[in-house]
Amino acid sequence: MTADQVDGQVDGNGPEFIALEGVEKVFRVRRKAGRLRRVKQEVRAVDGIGFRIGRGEMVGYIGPNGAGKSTTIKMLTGILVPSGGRIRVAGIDPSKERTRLARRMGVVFGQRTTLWWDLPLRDSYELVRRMYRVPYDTYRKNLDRCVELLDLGPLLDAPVRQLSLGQRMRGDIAAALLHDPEVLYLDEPTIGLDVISKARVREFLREVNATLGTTILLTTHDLTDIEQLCRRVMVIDHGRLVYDGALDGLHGIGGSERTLVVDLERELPPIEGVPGARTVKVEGPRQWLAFPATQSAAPVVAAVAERWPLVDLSVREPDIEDVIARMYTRSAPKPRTPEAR
Ligand SMILES: Nc1ncnc2c1ncn2[C@@H]1O[C@H](COP(=O)(O)OP(=O)(O)OP(=O)(O)O)[C@@H](O)[C@H]1O
Repeated sequence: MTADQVDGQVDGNGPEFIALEGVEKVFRVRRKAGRLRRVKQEVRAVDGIGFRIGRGEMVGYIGPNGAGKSTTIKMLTGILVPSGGRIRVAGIDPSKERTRLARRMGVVFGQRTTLWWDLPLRDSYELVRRMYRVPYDTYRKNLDRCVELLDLGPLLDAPVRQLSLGQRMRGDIAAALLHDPEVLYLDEPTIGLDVISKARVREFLREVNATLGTTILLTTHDLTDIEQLCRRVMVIDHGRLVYDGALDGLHGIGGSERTLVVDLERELPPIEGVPGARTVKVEGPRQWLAFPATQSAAPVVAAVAERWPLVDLSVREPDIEDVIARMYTRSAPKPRTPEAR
């Protein structure tokens, strides 16, 4: 896609809502070199990223610490200006028209609240309403929905500083949605939350995406968020996009394995000679055989059943955490900091 196409096609009315082309962000920092010397260095936080997100999509954006996720989100919201490349959100260049775009987007940073610390939640929302000039009916409708689905009723009169992390996060998500944004960016929305709060937040996001068609881009370190919410996942590592596709597709490129667990009639030596599979664990009569996730289990099962006294079997899918971990290790680190000048 050329730059002109990014400009021309992504006007926010068509199916394409977000478009990035060759986007870069280089930070210039001073680092200590010895006791007194300081040298200038470049940190290439985002290194030529391109993707498109359609209106109404919910996409996961994952990667190890320092990969460039937050920097990408900050560029999408206009907080940071890219060092190179092009970004269009609803046809708008975020860093040039941040205020115009602000009316169409909501942002939640899990590590930071946008609410007023000393004000009751209710007053914070009223301020948001005034800031965005949200018509009263729209505000009421959105607030009622959030209060109901996020169970905020008992919290509305409490000052934000008194809320637990989970309560505050639910409060923040509601604040980001009061002005009917078309796109919602969430940076670690479930970080530090307990299991119940996580489930509630996920259920709410699913509901907002499904019923309002809000486009959602979500960064997280909790892969259950992605498994439960996103059909599409983008993986960033060292500032580069290393995967963009279905969650299931990660198994193929991650070189992951499925496991055939077999119960034999009795304790036997490790199973050998099954094409495409290897025994990875033996515990009494139970044995575990690993085989590539991209292959069918049928020939492995048939080969075992033919030669060993099989009582029972099951197939375990690869653990997505393992797949991602393997992927991060495989993408070799590239030099990020050019020669000090
Ligand atoms: N303002 C800044 N000045 C200098 N370097 C920065 C700045 N912001 C980010 N970086 C660097 O850019 C790189 C990418 O950081 P970023 O916060 O985007 O990563 P991330 O994927 O969000 O990581 P995490 O999962 O830990 O939040 C890191 O090396 C980080 O130290």
